[in-house]
Amino acid sequence: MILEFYKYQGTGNDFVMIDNRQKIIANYESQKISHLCDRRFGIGADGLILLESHDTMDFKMVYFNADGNQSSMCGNGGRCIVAFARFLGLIETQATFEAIDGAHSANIEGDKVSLQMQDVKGIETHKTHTFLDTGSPHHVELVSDLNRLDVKSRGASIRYGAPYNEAGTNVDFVTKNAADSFSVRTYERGVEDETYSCGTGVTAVALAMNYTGETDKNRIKLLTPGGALEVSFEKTETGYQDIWLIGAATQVFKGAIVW
Ligand SMILES: N[C@H](CCC[C@H](N)C(=O)O)C(=O)O
Repeated sequence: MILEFYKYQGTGNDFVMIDNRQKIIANYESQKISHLCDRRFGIGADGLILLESHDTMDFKMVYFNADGNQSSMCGNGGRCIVAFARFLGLIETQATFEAIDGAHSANIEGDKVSLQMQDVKGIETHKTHTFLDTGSPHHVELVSDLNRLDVKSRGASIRYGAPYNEAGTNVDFVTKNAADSFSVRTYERGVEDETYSCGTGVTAVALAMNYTGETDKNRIKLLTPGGALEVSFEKTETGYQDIWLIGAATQVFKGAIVW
């Protein structure tokens, strides 16, 4: 069967995007999905996203990491699927959709998408790092030599090491530029490599920097190898709410491939 797909990227985090409202992809075969994400034998992407119908919301998002397995929430993928939904004429400037971590609201103007993330509680502070879940788990660590860091090897040893082990975590390395600006490089679980940016990752960094007192701002710019993102939030007694991930999401090309 020939499968029509679109390629999207959100600050360099790239995805194969498929309109699956007719259930063309009926069962989610992880080996075939990881093949589509392979950068040599397939289309190449950090993940694959299916847009499916939903009874009460504009659509449903089903996300797979490049390893072909369904995973936790993808923030950049959430921004890209909103741009895709507008391209398909499903929405105009506002959207509500269901993802693996629940319902999300979003706004889109031009190529800029603002995605509301789930509230965050249960932030763990440790001597060397902060651990929190922003829809996906993140180990956030301040470093001094961000540009020279071997993110793949340092990230993998944290991701596979105790206490995360096989289930793992994403790993975000951070340096502070100013009270409202941090640079971030991320090792992504399920891609098992550095990605150019990670939406739940920069969200985790913004909240962790506020929670540990590195900043008292509640609107923060995050600079990643794939471009700049913004995160805004409101601190509560027990964590954070009204969390928004803001940045560009772009359609790169359309294609067709044997499925
Ligand atoms: N790799 C993540 C999911 C995708 C997160 C990332 N692409 C984002 O933009 O949030 C995980 O398995 O926890």
